Amino acid sequence: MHDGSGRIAVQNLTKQFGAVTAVQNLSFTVEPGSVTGFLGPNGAGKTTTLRMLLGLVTPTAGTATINGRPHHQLGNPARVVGAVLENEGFHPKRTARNHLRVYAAAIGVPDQRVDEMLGLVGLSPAADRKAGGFSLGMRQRLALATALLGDPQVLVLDEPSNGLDPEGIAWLRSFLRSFAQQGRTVLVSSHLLSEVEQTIDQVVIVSAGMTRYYGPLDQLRASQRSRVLVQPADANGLVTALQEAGLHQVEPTQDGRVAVSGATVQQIGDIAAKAGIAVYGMQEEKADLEQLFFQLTSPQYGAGATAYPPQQQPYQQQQEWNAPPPGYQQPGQPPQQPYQQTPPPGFQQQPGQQPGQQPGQQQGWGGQQ
Ligand SMILES: Nc1ncnc2c1ncn2[C@@H]1O[C@H](COP(=O)(O)OP(=O)(O)OP(=O)(O)O)[C@@H](O)[C@H]1O
Repeated sequence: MHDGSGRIAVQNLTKQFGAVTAVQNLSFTVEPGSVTGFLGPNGAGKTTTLRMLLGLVTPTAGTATINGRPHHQLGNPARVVGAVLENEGFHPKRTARNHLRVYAAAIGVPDQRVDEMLGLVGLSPAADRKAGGFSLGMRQRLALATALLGDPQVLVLDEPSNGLDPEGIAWLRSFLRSFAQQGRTVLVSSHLLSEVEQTIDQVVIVSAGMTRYYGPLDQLRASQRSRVLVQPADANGLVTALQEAGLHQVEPTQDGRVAVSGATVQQIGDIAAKAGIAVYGMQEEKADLEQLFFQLTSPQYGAGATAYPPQQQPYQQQQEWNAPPPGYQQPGQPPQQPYQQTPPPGFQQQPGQQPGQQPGQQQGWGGQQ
């Protein structure tokens, strides 16, 4: 039997498709009570990993377990883990309600739960429409309703925001958070950090099938270092004055400015004034999380790659002042900072929440697409 912990554990997981190594020695843990983002660029190996976790693809090496067991040993898996995968297939001639009824019967869940789940995901008005005519967003909702039928402890979602309208995305966000606050486990994949940033508290970043970082999102945020760009009358003089004042992360830039890390605008201004060096301007810069994400995943593309969105700074320009965060994993090395083994804050069941009650049942997705 499984251990009932709600923990997902991926250990040294590898999947080889012929000459293609989709996943390479991947290791991470997802604890209950949290929403964990599984992030990486296209082709990073996210879907393959999730499919191995769900018993749909056989690993070449390593293990992927839920509650300490591989998927095929979970007994009634729909009661343990619900999943929404990409390109979910529905019988096109079957109505949403009938689709759910067939599935409910297969897993031994009463029909009443079908209508509850349709209401939960905002599909009640479309319950008797055929799934073949559904929009992408409606299919995502139907897939989520299917995943939730068995009242699972663990939810695994592959790019669930695809096709959802802004209202649907906001609803999904609050649903996942309240689901996790009940002490359940959520693993959600995305290729866009910005898409899940407000939802997740833990993050696993992969590229080229390998873990680049895993740990709390707050820790990743805290690792972002800001720098101040100073425009002085005498750049060499300012560098010397700053170094004499004990600042060591000081570098002249090619355009005659001085880049300073580890000091405030006020400290730099005071040191310049004391040294009698005129300062014509100062600009504080902070790398955003998205840039850090590109930096962490850039090994998949190599130097000079075109995979960055045009508005992003290339990795090389960021690298000089944006050191890898504490959980950064060098390719081929084990993670520096393993995922915390203790449940994070918010693990407790919400006050007034009945065991087994679905979070946010009164809520809906609002307008239909
Ligand atoms: N059945 C398969 N046969 C051969 N190669 C595969 C198969 N499934 C995946 N791959 C390859 O494995 C690599 C990882 O693919 P995967 O779909 O897991 O990435 P992903 O991170 O989910 O990407 P995306 O964000 O685009 O969905 C890719 O190079 C892909 O072409």
